[in-house]
Amino acid sequence: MTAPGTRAGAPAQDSDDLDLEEALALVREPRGDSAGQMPAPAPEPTGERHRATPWHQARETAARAARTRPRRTPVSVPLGEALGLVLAAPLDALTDLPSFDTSAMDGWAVAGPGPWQVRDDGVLAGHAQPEPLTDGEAVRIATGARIPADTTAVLRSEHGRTDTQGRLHAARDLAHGQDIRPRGQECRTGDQLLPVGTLVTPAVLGLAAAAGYDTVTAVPRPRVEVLVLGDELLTDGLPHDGLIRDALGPLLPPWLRALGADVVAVRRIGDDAEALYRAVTGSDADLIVTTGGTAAGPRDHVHPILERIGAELLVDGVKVRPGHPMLLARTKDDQHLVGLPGNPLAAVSGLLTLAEPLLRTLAAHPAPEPYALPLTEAIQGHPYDTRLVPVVLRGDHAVPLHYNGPAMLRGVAAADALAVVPPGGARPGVEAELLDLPWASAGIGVCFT
Ligand SMILES: Nc1nc2c(c(=O)[nH]1)N[C@H]1C(S)=C(S)[C@@H](COP(=O)(O)OP(=O)(O)OC[C@H]3O[C@@H](n4cnc5c(N)ncnc54)[C@H](O)[C@@H]3O)O[C@H]1N2
Ligand code: MOO
Repeated sequence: MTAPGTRAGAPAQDSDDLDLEEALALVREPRGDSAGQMPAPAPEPTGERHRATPWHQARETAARAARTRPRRTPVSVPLGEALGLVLAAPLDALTDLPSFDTSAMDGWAVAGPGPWQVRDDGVLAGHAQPEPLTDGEAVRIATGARIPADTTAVLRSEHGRTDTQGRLHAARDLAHGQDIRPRGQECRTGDQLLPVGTLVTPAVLGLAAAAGYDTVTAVPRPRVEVLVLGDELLTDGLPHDGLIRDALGPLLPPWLRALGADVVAVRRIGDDAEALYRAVTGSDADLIVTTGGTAAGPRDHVHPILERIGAELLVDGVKVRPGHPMLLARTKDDQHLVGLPGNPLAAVSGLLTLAEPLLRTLAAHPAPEPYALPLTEAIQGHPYDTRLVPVVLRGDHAVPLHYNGPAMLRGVAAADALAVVPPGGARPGVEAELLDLPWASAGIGVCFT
């Protein structure tokens, strides 16, 4: 989509930036003076291209875009499909828990002080209400079984022994009510167990089931449609004759799901402006994600289509490398579009910069706690843009990876996180803010199926 030769006519500043990006991807040693200092950030040019949004601000704009759109209606979701969602209604107990007086141990239900005469029958979990006990009587009982009426305690099997006459004796003192879980010990019907906004974890699913729920009321997953642009893309086999494999078709859907989205469609649009127009105007997704076509080449159709449909550009370029041509637009009152650059690592950068905060906010997930780790080696900075650089985490340090150029996935495929490198770069030992990659953080929302 960026036509051959378009860079030749680009302003000198652009080609310098691109050369720097490509060089940074391959060069091991950072540039710096002999004392190991990073060069001071260059003063920022004032040209049109540098009206791009600063990186942190772009993320805030994306989160705000999700907050200010009309609220999505909560949905009722079967427990088996609710993991990673956020509760849109409080989880109020539908029953007392336990819902009946229950034995906490295997042993005997006893009435009054011992020794006790042991009844012939026994009481198992899940069975009908047992006969009441009379004073001086005991009955075999299993953990979780209903306590017979007039039981005063449960004697654990390891603490009781029967004599030759078949009478049961306690080997130690037995307190009144011992090892009986009384009805309502954990909650009464109507008690609030969890508030709105709780992340549905496996433990929440268990609690909901215990409290009588078959479904929970949750914030729906944001519905996302992916539009892959580019005539040069192959879906299988080896690259040939100037055609390359589509790396983003396989990468984006599972990554978007890991960010909490429901990926409703992936469409291949080629470089066909009309097809892109139809796909965008025909979509009812909460978020459309396009790949490629964000730059200014003759086949870069994203900007013209957004203009044609009267979309509002909220972010048009971000001061981040790679990925600076990324964009965010409001296409309808209740729909946004994130335009990811075609270069694969640039697309990942756009995904984490714009799509992640927007999807997280739509899904009502809390923002991850920011964290930073010291770098084991220096990272060369961009003169005036933030850089996102793949790193692996080793102990309490972040190790920068190479092969981090805009067109490369080799670094990020081995990475645990992306380091956020401010303009001017970072020296060894300096703490860099880190963005965890979903497979490394293994959050509950993570689902790569
Ligand atoms: N004159 C200028 N040219 C370019 C600029 C610029 O500022 N001025 N920025 C460059 C940067 S930085 C990027 S990033 C790209 C963004 O371009 P597009 O979003 O228009 O993307 P394309 O031109 O379609 O593709 C760029 C590159 O990526 C390859 N690509 C595209 N889709 C895929 C895919 N699904 N899987 C794998 N690779 C893909 C495509 O073949 C190109 O090689 O623009 C620069 N140009
Ligand atoms: O540097 Mo572009 O922004 O290759 O992604």
